[in-house]
Amino acid sequence: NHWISFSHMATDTMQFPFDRWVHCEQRVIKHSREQMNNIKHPQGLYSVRESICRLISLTRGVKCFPEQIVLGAGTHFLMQMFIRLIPENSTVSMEDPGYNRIYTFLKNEQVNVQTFGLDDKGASISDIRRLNPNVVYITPSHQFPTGRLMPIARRVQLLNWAMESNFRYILEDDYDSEFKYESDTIPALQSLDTFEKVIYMGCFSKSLMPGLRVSYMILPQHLLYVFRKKYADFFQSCSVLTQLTLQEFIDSGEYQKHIKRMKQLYQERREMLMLALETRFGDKMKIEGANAGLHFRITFETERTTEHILKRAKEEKIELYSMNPFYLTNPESNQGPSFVLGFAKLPKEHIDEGVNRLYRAIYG
Ligand SMILES: Cc1ncc(COP(=O)(O)O)c(/C=N/[C@@H](CCC(=O)O)COc2ccccc2)c1O
Repeated sequence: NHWISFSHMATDTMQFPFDRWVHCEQRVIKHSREQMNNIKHPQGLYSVRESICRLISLTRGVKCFPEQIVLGAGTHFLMQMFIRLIPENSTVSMEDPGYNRIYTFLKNEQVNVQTFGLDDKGASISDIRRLNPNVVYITPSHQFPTGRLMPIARRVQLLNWAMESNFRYILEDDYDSEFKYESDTIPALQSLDTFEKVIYMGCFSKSLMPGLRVSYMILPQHLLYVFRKKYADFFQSCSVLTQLTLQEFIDSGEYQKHIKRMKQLYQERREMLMLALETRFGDKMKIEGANAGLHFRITFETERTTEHILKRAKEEKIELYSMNPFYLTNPESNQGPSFVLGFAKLPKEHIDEGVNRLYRAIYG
């Protein structure tokens, strides 16, 4: 019988409106084929950046000009460019548990990277003060991987910390912010920034598809100046055809239509999954970070080890990811086995069966 996926690393590509996307692409080919020779702008095509600017000011309260946006084929790529805008020996600190791929990436780039802990409000300010880094990299709107939401008060505290010294930056990675379920959207940290301290990073991986490889960062004016000097002869890494098709998809209203439809679909799956888990596991499990995004964290009360559960999950044919890879320096020992549970690739009709298999994998 078939596999059931709790992967947090995927969107439901069966639901993507490829017919609408191709329609946009055909319009681009019809009206803008000459642009296919235009690879000169290091930040991406201006008209595309204008559309993204309008979109995120509407959806995330982000304040910026198209001139400040830099497109790139993935968050890693943009992070690499950002690191080269600040002095060599800068120190970067990030969340633990956190996004291990960026942690490993920064280490391999010989960046001096440290980690700070989280409390229930997200990044721990006291940890950050102790480390005294130049750059703080955070995911405040749906902390990766715990899903925590950083309240406004903590955001203000963080901004105040950044303003205390002129060589401090906050990298706000807002990667999972399109889908909010309980609270309505908290505006981006960047929208509170008045001292050019926040570099906002976003992507279309969750809202559209990871395979599109279109992400962006918004540079404060003084860093934009450095960027333009350093990358004057640089070619943009995102394909021009993808850029222009994305612009058409946004400008035609297809993007907002898609988000509205996916939000309903994901909201339904999320609610059904949480109810099924509640019914099956009762107080043997604890869920956190479910107020937004396409995954939440779940911790189980059991004597079984995470490794044993992952092995049993394979036997039960469920795709399941544990929290372990995201503990960057100190594994949280005080809790039971903990997993990231994604529902973007979990059709409604598989939810009950998936939860039953999960139960067998843990207690069976
Ligand atoms: C914190 C954070 N920031 C940015 C990104 C996106 O990177 P980009 O696509 O290169 O811009 C991810 C993707 N994280 C990866 C999951 C984490 C992991 O690797 O285990 C991929 O996540 C998804 C991709 C598509 C749909 C749903 C999830 C990120 O976890």
